[in-house]
Amino acid sequence: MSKKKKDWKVEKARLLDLSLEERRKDYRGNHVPLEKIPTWTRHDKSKGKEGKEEGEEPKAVPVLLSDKVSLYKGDITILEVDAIVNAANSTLLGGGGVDGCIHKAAGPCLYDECHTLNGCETGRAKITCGYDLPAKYVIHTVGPVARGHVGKAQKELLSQCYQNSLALVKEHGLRSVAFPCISTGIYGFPNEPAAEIALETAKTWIKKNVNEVDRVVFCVFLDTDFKIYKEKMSRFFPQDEDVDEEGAEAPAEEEEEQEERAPGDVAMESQTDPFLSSPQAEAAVSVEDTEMASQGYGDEAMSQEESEDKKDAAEGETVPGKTMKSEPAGAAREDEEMDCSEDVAEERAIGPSASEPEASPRQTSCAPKSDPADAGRDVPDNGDSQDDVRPEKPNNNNEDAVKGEAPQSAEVTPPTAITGPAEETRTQGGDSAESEVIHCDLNQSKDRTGDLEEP
Ligand SMILES: NC(=O)c1ccc[n+]([C@H]2O[C@H](COP(=O)([O-])OP(=O)(O)OC[C@H]3O[C@@H](n4cnc5c(N)ncnc54)[C@H](O)[C@@H]3O)[C@@H](O)[C@H]2O)c1
Repeated sequence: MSKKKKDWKVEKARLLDLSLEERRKDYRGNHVPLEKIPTWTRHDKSKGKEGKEEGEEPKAVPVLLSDKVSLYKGDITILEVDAIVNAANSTLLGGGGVDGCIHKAAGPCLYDECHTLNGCETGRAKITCGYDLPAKYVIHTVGPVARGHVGKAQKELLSQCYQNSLALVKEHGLRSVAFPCISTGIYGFPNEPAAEIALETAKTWIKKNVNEVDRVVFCVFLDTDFKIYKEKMSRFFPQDEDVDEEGAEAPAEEEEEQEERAPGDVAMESQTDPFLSSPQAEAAVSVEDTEMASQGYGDEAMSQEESEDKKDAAEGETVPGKTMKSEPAGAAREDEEMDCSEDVAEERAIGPSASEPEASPRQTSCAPKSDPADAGRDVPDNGDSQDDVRPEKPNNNNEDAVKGEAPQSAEVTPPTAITGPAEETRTQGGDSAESEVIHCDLNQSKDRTGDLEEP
């Protein structure tokens, strides 16, 4: 007998009403609780030994920026944080890469709720319930497509993805969020400049909202990104930089000037999403595609998506000034287009590691169809896999975003995060811990390491 399909609204209300202990009973697989993801701070052991003068008032421990961030390498779908960010496409109806994994791990209710959001424009963010994920929420954002050309507009739009996602974290009173490397997979944003934008945007936001968030986790998946982030994290989040209160957020009244937003939609100036506005997109999806999409992403629909993506990229859909109804702030002119070296290195999905946690990892059913390391694997030149789909254009009747308490984690899995550059790392509990790397059998995604030449 087939399982009765849940109503996403009923399921969302039920989940939001559960305590963390109750939610954990529903988890389908492994999870990593936040307290097992060490912060980037490198506690200098000597600090703990400073003697206190007799009667001396205990010094207030300054809040370090590096206490607010973590670097984690592995599958974002098992992180038990308040929200994970999805690198989605403009339909918000699933696809491949991290988008495909999140949808498959969250279950069909995620697709059903996304279907009511009426898509999402590049640079913007929308929030849904996390459903079967350990994360309470999913924040969906659409990064810029940057295959081969990255201009000021793409860089600004990528920054807006992080800004708008963090704005939703604040708006919904969430305390922890995990970001994948947005746009660096099939959308082709070079890994290194993307990391700069991610870290810079997050740092600026945290300094202005120091009391609004406890942790921002940068969740990398590829070795290349891990190396890039590990090198940059110490520069952006040095272990001796206090959070500077002077950078506090603008007074509330200034925020009132911002445009009225649809619930769960944090809008900023950004390009009109070519997919939502192009007639081809309207025709792009049949009901049959929708059925396949909700069942698990049909290949023919993906080839439609792929041809759409390729067409967008070819026609410069993301090139500033050509297709946008509203130019994003600081949109680059045509002549500011910068080529980035397409030094594309194919990275394998992170295979099983010796330190794999005891429990069988979450069945994300994202196992690659074939091992990318196999000789002669036909990988499309832009990294498109055959999983992305653009099912039917969604309708628009979502009342509001989700609200509620974040879950707590019940079982504890070995720490799998990467901590600061210290040889010996410390968990939040203070004892040293080997940082381990979990494996995730997921779609490999192309990895670009091109650099942007400044004009
Ligand atoms: N990569 C693919 O094979 C593929 C195919 C079709 C669509 N998509 C997706 O790609 C478009 C967005 O492009 P994008 O470059 O922003 O996203 P992306 O292609 O998913 O890549 C973003 C980053 O996420 C990484 N990643 C993949 N799986 C996981 C995971 N489980 N946990 C953490 N990180 C992970 C991936 O290695 C890359 O660094 C959307 O259409 C979306 O549906 C991806």
